[in-house]
Amino acid sequence: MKVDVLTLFPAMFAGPLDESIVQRARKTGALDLTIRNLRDYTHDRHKTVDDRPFGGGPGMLLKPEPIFEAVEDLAREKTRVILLSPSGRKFDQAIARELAQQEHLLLICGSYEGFDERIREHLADDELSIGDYVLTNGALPAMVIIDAVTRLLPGVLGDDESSHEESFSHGLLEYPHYTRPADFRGMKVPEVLLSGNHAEIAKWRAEQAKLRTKERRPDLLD
Ligand SMILES: Nc1nonc1C(=O)NCc1ccc(Cl)cc1
Repeated sequence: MKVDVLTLFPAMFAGPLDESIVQRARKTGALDLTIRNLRDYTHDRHKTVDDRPFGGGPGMLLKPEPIFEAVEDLAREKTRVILLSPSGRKFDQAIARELAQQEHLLLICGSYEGFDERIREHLADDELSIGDYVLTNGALPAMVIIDAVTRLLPGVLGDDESSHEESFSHGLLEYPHYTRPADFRGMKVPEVLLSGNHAEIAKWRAEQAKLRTKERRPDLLD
């Protein structure tokens, strides 16, 4: 999968995507990621990317020209152009699976007070939010989406790593996990997990996942 990110803050991407699973996916070629500076698509001396809103109001908006020019330069026939902003549909594991099927994603990081509406109307295929809170810009949302999607690409996760995806994809929260020691300062591991009775263990885990989901995320049970 090819992913291009359009951002005003390329330096923010150094680090999280150069480690662990995403780094491995980039090395094997499963993920071809390029972080692109929106200012490279300006032509004035000040590299202007934002301007005041017509009709007044606080803050600045991302101008249409640099973004239209960047998308027209980078997009191909199968590119999915995605705006990142609090106004988007809520990103979740189902959407991560949907995006993992795409050949090319072009993520446009929102910032300031938002985008000129013509970007939404005439350029974007989708708009996603990672949650109902206001961040400084779209860099962290882009990294969250890249992380979640990359893990779903073929060959990226080893067999013993993908268990995490499966359990969450059942739409339930994880059951409790324990490892050695069996008794830590008197805090004991549930007996069933030491019993070797795999049917009982599976039953206990299913019950715990459902109980935990009911307590913390009843919405997932609807
Ligand atoms: N939450 C989020 N999910 O995706 N992106 C965000 C986010 O806060 N982006 C920064 C931002 C904040 C305000 C405006 Cl108007 C536009 C973009």
